[in-house]
Amino acid sequence: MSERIFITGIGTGVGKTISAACVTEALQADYWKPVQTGLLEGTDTDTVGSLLSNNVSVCHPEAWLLQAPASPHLAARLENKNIDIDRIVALSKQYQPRNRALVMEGAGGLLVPINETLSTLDLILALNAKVLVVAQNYLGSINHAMLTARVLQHTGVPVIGWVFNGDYHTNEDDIVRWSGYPKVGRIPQADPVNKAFVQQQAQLLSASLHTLMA
Ligand SMILES: Nc1ncnc2c1ncn2[C@@H]1O[C@H](COP(=O)(O)OP(=O)(O)OP(=O)(O)O)[C@@H](O)[C@H]1O
Ligand SMILES: C[C@H](N)[C@H](N)CCCCCC(=O)O
Ligand SMILES: [Mg+2]
Repeated sequence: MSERIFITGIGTGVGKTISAACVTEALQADYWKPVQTGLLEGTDTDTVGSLLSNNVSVCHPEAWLLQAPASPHLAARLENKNIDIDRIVALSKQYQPRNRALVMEGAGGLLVPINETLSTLDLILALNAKVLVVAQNYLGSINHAMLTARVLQHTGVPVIGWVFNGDYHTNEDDIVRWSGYPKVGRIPQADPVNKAFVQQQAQLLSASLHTLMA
């Protein structure tokens, strides 16, 4: 399946990268982080690449690598650069495998500005991608998840479902019920996060991913 999947989250630091690694491994997809901000602690692309075991997936190079650990629009402004959505869309077509999925990861959450006028949501629409939303489990995640869900519903973006991150929390059930989006699965707290963990989670996610993307 040459699906285009965009992984967003209910915020930053919620587990998009670890989820992207598990989904990429489950689908033997390619991975791409079009815009990486903050380089001091390494990149999401390097993290995903270090967590994959299959010999099919390709991690494509970022279109923008920006120094500041900030929103893409701000990190680009600080370097006098402009992030061009048309270039991202063109590259996505170049990177899209013919018979496998392309998993793309955003920076932060759904309404993070990509440049001075367009948001991550505008990028998702331009990419014509289906969305997976990562929701970390914490007190307060219902509100953050529902804000994201309402915007996605309002704009009609096709949503595959939720990937919950962390040990089980009843918020998962409320978020599924109130949003109407299905649960793809949950990635438990890992110690450590390594290839074996990602392989195990990929196997657990695989069936529901294939069912919900059919
Ligand atoms: N289930 C988990 N088990 C253990 N560590 C986790 C888990 N989920 C996330 N982490 C850790 O929490 C930190 C943030 O997770 P991650 O980088 O996946 O967030 P993110 O949503 O991709 O952030 P960004 O918006 O910067 O891309 C990382 O150090 C990651 O290893
Ligand atoms: C620096 C780190 N890589 C994050 N992906 C950047 C997240 C930007 C969030 C912007 C915001 O919502 O305030
Ligand atoms: Mg990330």
